[in-house]
Amino acid sequence: MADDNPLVGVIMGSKSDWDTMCHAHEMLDTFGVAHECRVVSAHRTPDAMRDYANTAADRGLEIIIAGAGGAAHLPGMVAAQTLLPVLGVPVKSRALNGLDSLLSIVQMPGGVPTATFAIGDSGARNAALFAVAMLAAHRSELRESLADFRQRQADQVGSDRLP
Ligand SMILES: Nc1c(C(=O)O)ncn1[C@@H]1O[C@H](COP(=O)(O)O)[C@@H](O)[C@H]1O
Repeated sequence: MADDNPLVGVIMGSKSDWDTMCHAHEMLDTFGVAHECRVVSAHRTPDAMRDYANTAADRGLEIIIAGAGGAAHLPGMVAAQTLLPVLGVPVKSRALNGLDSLLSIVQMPGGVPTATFAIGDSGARNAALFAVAMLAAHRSELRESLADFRQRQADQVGSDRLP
């Protein structure tokens, strides 16, 4: 699952994160943003993670979305090794419902930020939307797509009727 010349890297600590991270992938697809999806783990594949972070910018990536659960060190460790913005998605863990994931990502030491999104599927979707917004700052066609998306969303809310 890789577009030519991806702008966004969607990485996750385990294949088991895909049910959550597929929502970032689908949202990026909706906007036609070229991206790649990979499993990379700070804990289980530290060398591959370092290579990924070190080469990401040279390969043309502009943003990394990193999802992980539990002791979710992946977003922060990637952020420590690249100048690209890293958007962290806390994946819901079985033991602590993702609170562990959230706190692992959000409490970065000063000087090495990761953006942190909500736990689970909506966090993955919003991370992708945030990536689209960042890319749209310099791409007028994406800005128009984002404006259309927001309008459709507003129309939907406006037409919702309570039972
Ligand atoms: N948090 C991390 C990292 C990491 O931060 O590098 N690597 C794997 N994991 C997480 O372990 C959880 C369980 O993984 P398994 O389902 O493979 O046992 C996943 O949510 C994954 O993100």
